Amino acid sequence: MAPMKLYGSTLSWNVTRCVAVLEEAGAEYEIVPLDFSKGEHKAPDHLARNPFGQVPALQDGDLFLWESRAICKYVCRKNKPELLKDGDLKESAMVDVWLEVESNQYTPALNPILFQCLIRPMMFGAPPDEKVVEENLEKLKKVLEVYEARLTKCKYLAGDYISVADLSHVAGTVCLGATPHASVLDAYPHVKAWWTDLMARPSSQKVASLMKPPA
Ligand SMILES: N[C@@H](CCC(=O)N[C@@H](CSO)C(=O)NCC(=O)O)C(=O)O
Repeated sequence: MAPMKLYGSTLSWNVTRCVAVLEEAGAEYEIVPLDFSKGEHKAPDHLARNPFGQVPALQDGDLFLWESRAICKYVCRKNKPELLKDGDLKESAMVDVWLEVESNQYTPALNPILFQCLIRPMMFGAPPDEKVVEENLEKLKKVLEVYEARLTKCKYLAGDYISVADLSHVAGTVCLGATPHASVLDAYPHVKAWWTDLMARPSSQKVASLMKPPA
């Protein structure tokens, strides 16, 4: 079977969210970059992969998927189902809860910080809007308080086992580390320990190596 193709730039943490899982699952894949400046993500051939004209998209044979978390779950089901805990009703439900928490609580607070601190300076040569950064740091801290309470009870978010829910945090949190606000985690010791554990994994190291801004 030909390797899966992940379409998108590794500067995108939605794309590298999938890389963390592809690597952890030991999947055969290749990354196919798209040039946004040429509008390749809006070209007909990419719209056929992702009708919203966004990245990532994944091609596996004649199957085309989009939405990073759906891609992550597909890769887990295909290559490493234990990352979903589908065999256990309660455990798989907790994996689903914390994947949704990442998507609907953690990342919505983190994204504006990353946009202001990384994208605006790099893509637009503009300084961060510190008001937006501060507002979202406060939102992120509220989310991290819940994470700290959870990770005081168990080693990983869904339980005492790593899952796609943990891995879905890697790309964005790697990017947080590249902003002046990486220390926000320091006030949450169990979150910090969880993140240190995640970052020690070869899959996370691969994400970090791919996301290093061009010298
Ligand atoms: N919910 C989706 C978000 C994809 C997305 O916003 N992709 C961005 C690049 S990454 O920030 C994108 O493709 N932007 C171009 C556009 O929206 O036109 C997912 O998780 O895959």
